[in-house]
Amino acid sequence: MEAKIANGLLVSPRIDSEKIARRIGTGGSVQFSRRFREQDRLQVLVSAQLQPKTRNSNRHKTVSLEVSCSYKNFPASLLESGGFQAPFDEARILKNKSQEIRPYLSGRCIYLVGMMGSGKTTVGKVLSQVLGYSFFDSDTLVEQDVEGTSVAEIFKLYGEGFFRDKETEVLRKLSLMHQLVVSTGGGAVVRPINWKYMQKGISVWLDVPLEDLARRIAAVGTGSRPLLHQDSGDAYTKTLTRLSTLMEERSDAYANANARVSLEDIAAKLGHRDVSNLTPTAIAIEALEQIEGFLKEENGDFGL
Ligand SMILES: Nc1ncnc2c1ncn2[C@@H]1O[C@H](COP(=O)(O)OP(=O)(O)OP(=O)(O)O)[C@@H](O)[C@H]1O
Ligand SMILES: O=C(O)C1=C[C@@H](O)[C@@H](O)[C@H](O)C1
Repeated sequence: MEAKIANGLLVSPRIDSEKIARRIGTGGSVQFSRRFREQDRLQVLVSAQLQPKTRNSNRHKTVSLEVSCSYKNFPASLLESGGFQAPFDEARILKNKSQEIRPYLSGRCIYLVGMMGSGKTTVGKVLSQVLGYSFFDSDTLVEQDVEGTSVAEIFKLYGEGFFRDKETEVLRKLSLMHQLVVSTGGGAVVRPINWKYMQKGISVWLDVPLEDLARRIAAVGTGSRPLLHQDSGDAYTKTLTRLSTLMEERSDAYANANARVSLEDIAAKLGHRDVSNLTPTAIAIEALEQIEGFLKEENGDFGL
């Protein structure tokens, strides 16, 4: 039997129905619990209802099982939030962490870098909110600068070089400001001049497995992403191939960032089997932890 728990964690409690039968005879119910990973207080409760034997079921007794799961005393029903709502504990951890490190940021901007679809906008908004910073998306600022023309149209009408110049100009202007979280364009890392501007703040690389990026991007379509767009063929496979090529060209550039947030590392820490159920809040917490690590390295341990 496999029970699906909020956040995609899977447990497989093994149940010895014979033992249940011996204890409760031919009817009634029994409850028992297993504790997984004690420190996380993940609890699985299994209630078993034995059906009395019928003429047709003389070899097997029927056991109907109800499984309920809780995590840190929150029932699974609450945790299965749908969308991106953070479980209460995550929100509290995020708030505490942001309050801890905010004074040490000294108002410096946070630049999120990473491949298309890596969640820079989604996570950036969470970070800006909790830090009380303003949020900007550099692609949106370029679009506004070209009279509301979309990035895809800018590529088509004026070419990539024109877009890159605009992007650099946007980053230059942002570098004069404070208390911003900036979601940068996926290719902003390739121009060294852009790093000169981003180094005024703290840069954070959202490192997401390419398969997950391809899945996310294929789900919404490639229309708004000119470097990935294709008119035909399997969207997932084509996107993955293209992302792999771009990643080969860019991985060293992304690694220039002051801090790296690896979704695979977060999933491993939280005991998730893959990264697809990590909430933006969990990712934002890791971003703040990595920023904290960078600040400590930069200034020596500041007593946290
Ligand atoms: N943690 C997450 N888990 C699953 N899907 C996510 C997660 N974060 C973002 N997404 C989804 O991935 C897609 C891309 O997210 P988002 O726009 O935040 O990325 P981005 O890095 O800003 O992309 P781009 O640079 O292409 O604008 C969106 O559809 C978003 O809902
Ligand atoms: O990875 C890239 O090169 C790009 C990413 C997007 O954010 C946009 O900046 C544009 O589509 C180019």
